[in-house]
Amino acid sequence: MKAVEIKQGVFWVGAVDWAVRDFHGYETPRGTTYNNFLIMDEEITLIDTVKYDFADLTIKNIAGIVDPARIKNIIINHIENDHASSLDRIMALAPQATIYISDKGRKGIERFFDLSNWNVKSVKTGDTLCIGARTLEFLETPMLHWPDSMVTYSRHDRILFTQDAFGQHVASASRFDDEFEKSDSAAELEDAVVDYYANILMPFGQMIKTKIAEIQAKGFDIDIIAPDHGLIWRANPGKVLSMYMDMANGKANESVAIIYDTMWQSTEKMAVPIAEGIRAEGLDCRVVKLRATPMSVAIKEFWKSRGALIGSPTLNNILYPSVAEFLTHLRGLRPKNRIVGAFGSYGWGGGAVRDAYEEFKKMGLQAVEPGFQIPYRPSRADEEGAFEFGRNFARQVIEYHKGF
Ligand SMILES: Cc1cc2nc3c(=O)[nH]c(=O)nc-3n(C[C@H](O)[C@H](O)[C@H](O)COP(=O)(O)O)c2cc1C
Repeated sequence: MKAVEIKQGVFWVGAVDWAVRDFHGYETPRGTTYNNFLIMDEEITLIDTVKYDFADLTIKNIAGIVDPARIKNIIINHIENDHASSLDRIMALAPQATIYISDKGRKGIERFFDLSNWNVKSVKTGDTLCIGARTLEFLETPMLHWPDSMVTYSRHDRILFTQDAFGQHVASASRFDDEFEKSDSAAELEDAVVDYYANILMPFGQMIKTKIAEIQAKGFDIDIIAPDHGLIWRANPGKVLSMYMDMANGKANESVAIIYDTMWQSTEKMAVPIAEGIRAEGLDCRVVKLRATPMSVAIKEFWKSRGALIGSPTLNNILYPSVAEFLTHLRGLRPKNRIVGAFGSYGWGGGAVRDAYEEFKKMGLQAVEPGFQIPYRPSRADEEGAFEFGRNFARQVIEYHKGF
């Protein structure tokens, strides 16, 4: 897609990746974009680059506006491969440019590129760069979501360039939130924000709150939030800020996600009366079979609900592998403010439900015990037991939810 002026003199010069479906293991059913931005001021300034195989596209977009050799400054807000890996291609065209990057970012890109012939300047929170009419200000945001991460603010344009924060994996012909809400829907955009937050930012809620407070304390007036993926927030940047604050503060639906897998359908047959029991208490219930669902979608469904029930058969004394994988993935995301339980079918000694509770303990999640397990196929009586298990779990979710 061609460059788009997002505010006078500030251009989106990124690339749309329509085809990517597996983004470092994260399912991207709509693809994604790699956003980077060119500021046409006395000193022409590029903010971020794009994934290496899209370098030609961003160079073409830049060249449609100005000779890339005239780029004076390159700001790297985040060194992850999808934003910094075409830096060498840009530097080949603008070898005199100076790169502005956080100290940790500098140490990181040394692992990717030979910096000996490049001008590289480390910047920290509060540092500014005057590029003509504009003075850009840097704010480090370590662990949002890498140690090197920072954001750049242009007071002149009232634009906050936020690298991965507030982004979404959405490939679209639309560049802005309002355009996308028209061409697609507000609900789809919100879902993409939740999906991104759940899979990338879930561990960093506390830091998100601190950094949003810092942005407010600095008095950054914001007309536009320009992230490095997906739609640019120009109609309603406050919306994504408040969505982030809500999620960081533990907001979730008063509902339950049943996330399970099965070899011979016994655990699945348990899931149905459990879901009915949850419904009988008036809670919505989402049922997710792991091998039929991409991991990132299962994580998102977990995150959306206040409660989650994990179902697993026992295989060789332990959790079924897809369930173990899900729980390992979830543990890395350090979930909070969720209540959980486990169920499953076994043949002889069992072990899966026990292991699920071990995982819950490692994550520090509140768990409803005991779990519900039955040998082989559920009988009629077991189905009634499963229904009651679901009902009881829903009651506990309702109680727990009152704390939010
Ligand atoms: C290869 C294999 C290994 C199993 N290992 C165990 C085991 O170690 N302990 C146990 O209690 N059950 C074991 N089972 C039995 C299953 O847990 C049992 O068949 C259960 O009902 C399967 O639930 P599902 O229908 O939801 O897959 C094993 C089953 C298979 C196929």
